[in-house]
Amino acid sequence: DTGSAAATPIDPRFDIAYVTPVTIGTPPQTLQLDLDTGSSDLWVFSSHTPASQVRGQRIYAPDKSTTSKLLNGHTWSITYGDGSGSRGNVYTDKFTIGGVTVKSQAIETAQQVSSSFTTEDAIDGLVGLGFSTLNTVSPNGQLTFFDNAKPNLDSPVFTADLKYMKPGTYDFGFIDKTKYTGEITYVPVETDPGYWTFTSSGYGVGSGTFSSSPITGIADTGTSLVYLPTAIVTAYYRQVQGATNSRSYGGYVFPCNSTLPAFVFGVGEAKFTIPPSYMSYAAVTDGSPTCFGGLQSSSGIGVNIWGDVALKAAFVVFNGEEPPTIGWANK
Ligand SMILES: CCCC[C@H](NC(=O)[C@H](Cc1ccccc1)NC(=O)N1CCOCC1)C(=O)N[C@@H](CC1CCCCC1)C(O)(O)C(F)(F)C(=O)NC
Repeated sequence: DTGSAAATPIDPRFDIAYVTPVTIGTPPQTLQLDLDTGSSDLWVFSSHTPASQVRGQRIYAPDKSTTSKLLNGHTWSITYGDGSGSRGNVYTDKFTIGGVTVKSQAIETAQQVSSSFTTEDAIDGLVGLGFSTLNTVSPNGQLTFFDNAKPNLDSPVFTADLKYMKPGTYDFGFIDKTKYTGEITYVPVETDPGYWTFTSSGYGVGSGTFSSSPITGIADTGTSLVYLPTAIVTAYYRQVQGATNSRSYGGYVFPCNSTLPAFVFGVGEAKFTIPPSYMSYAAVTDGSPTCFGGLQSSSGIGVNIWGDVALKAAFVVFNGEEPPTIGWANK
């Protein structure tokens, strides 16, 4: 098997998240889900989600699918880094992304979602693409779509080609040579506790010297920004006129008309440049002259996160062979 599906930004003003069309059940029900390498639960708004918590999202109705089966006595509950969360019951059903089908995928139906999910009408749920050890289904943990699909994929990989303010693609089972330039640099992945954790070889601010120092963090398609150690973040914003670490806005902000340096990060011997346009994430509120940075401090999180701001500067291969590795290429 191989497959390919669009990853479309949910907001035309800034890349807060990307959604991908999937089909569930028989006849197929189409939902727009956020493929998230930072978690391992596949959950959806459903006919079991209270109407008061659904605001425009598409829902999965297992009772309308002839191939759905309740996974008796199984429940799930998840809380994300931004404080959002959801919980509910579990079915199995036919699940397809970009032409790759898993005949019996655990579909976690929401009985409760937090307010930020209710207000985000463009996201109908998540497809966790982290390692299955992170799955929250109890009493028996379930496998991710990738783990279920892997044995039937031509190659046990998926790739992310996210783009700045336009649709990119997720490919399953193959590496599309037209999507990158030069060589792919592969580095080891630490699978404990279940994220795609790898170690970057260092960073540079603009045309400044490159600092070769290991930065261990997770490659996370479900996180909008890049979160790195405070020392790196202060070194970056020291080069930005009028930048301050705002308590009220919860991070580094600067005048939107400031000149921003690029941010360079290393993977092995390779270098990746996040352009200034990605580093100015968004105005703090529509029309404000104050902009929020695409690079923020990880000190409050406990893990460094290479989110979409970094991922869209590269072509990334999530290699599910044993042992797993992650590959980065310029594009
Ligand atoms: C600060 C540390 C990480 C925060 C990260 N969230 C984010 O990055 C959210 C994503 C979002 C998308 C759409 C609407 C609303 C929020 N964005 C966000 O906090 N911001 C605030 C800063 O400006 C940029 C947008 C996160 O929890 N990512 C989850 C997956 C998201 C959960 C919320 C819905 C969208 C997916 C994750 O799975 O990637 C995780 F690894 F971080 C995680 O929590 N794993 C358990």
